[in-house]
Amino acid sequence: MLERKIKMGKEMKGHVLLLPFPAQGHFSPMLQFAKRLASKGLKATIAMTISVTKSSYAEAGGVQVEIISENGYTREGVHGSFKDVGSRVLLSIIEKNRYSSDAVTCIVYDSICPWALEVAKENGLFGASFFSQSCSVNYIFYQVSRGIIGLPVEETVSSIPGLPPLEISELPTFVSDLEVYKVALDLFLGQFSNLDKADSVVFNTFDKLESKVVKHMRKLWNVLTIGPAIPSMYLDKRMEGDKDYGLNLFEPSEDPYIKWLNARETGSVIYLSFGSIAVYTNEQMDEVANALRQSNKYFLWVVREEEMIKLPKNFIEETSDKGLVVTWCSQIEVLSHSSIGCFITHCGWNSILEALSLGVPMVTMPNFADQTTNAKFVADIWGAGIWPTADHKRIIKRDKLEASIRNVMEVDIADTIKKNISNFREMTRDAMEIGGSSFLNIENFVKSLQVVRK
Ligand SMILES: O=c1ccn([C@@H]2O[C@H](COP(=O)(O)OP(=O)(O)O[C@H]3O[C@H](CO)[C@@H](O)[C@H](O)[C@H]3O)[C@@H](O)[C@H]2O)c(=O)[nH]1
Repeated sequence: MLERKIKMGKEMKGHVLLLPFPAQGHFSPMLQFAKRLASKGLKATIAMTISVTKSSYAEAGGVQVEIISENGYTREGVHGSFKDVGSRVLLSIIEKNRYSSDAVTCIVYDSICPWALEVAKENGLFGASFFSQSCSVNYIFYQVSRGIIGLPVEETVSSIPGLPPLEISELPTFVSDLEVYKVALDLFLGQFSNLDKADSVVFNTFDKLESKVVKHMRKLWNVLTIGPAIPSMYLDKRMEGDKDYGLNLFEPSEDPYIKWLNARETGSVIYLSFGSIAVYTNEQMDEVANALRQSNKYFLWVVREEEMIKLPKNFIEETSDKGLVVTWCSQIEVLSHSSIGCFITHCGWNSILEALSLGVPMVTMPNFADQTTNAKFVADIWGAGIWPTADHKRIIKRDKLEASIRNVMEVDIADTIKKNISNFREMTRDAMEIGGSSFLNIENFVKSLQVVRK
């Protein structure tokens, strides 16, 4: 191990090198964290693949961007090529700055790339693992990784400290469906292979949201909850320039879908998005389309280009007086729009945090990965939405979906959900406010980097 002493003058708080896993849901929260660090006087460099690079991200919010070549990463090669290329890129950035005033002092890496911690430690740097999914989900993975929960799981799991009893269908699918998700399970169990060596373990969540499980995890690692990692503008309407709140580049959008929303009444529109990866069957997409028709409500539906083919024939034309289908939108801007009354979501963790932060009730349609467990929390633990029952083929039928939409938007149950969700909205603000739990954890993270290290 290379021994080196990094001395930082008052003006230099350190240089954090961040390595997100190349997928939208992993990259976005880490970029927000990077912006918060940059706003606190740290130099922040994010190393990312071209596949998640959009022009709007470049140099965003004072964060320097280093590109990892696309050739170095294929989804199939997560274990191989991304590790090799990623390690080389990290090293080259460390070397480039080694003897300058911008010497890298810390690596923040996506928790599913534990090899990056080895790079940090071999170079005498502070290493922080960044988890882009909830504490609850990761505590389940931890229990599996240590053999505390044996696989295959054959009955309801009631023994995890800090978590409610979870039926098999409520566990992450990587744990419940071993045949399909073997590679993914290994990746997520691998998060804990060297975690004991990490200086900080950072989660995109906030204390009050997962208080019980966070308490248990703090017995194991230096857990810092720093979320929700969304632009500050959407949390508290504070504008750019307030340094303590991180940077945001908010400008009211002129996009056609925002203009379309502007013409709709408060709480009248259903927003649907299934994130950047989830793939539903043709049958499920058909059921969703028909639920929308039956509900006769306004809707804005994000359908990724490659999924468009699954929409019923002529659906877009036939519903054009009620709905708008787009291939991508600024979700956070949409969720913060007053016209949105319901979010039909695949339950990606970022989508959940965004909906809670912006106070939008959810109808959950989990697809895979952590989404099933997230749906359980939304519906049964937080009371922030409804998880419609699926049939024996795991399809949520149109009638059930329509009923859930009405329950969330119209009838009595909606009042309870709206009250709960509005409490969460307050809680997210409290967490990120000066003195709030996430605010203080970010401060502590920054302070810990200023300790002179040998
Ligand atoms: O039209 C869209 C659709 C999505 N988003 C944004 O893209 C992100 C999507 O993230 P998430 O909701 O977490 O979904 P995925 O992209 O599916 O995320 C993957 O990564 C997450 C974090 O690890 C996991 O929780 C998910 O299960 C996994 O599918 C969010 O910030 C959305 O606001 C947009 O801006 N516009």
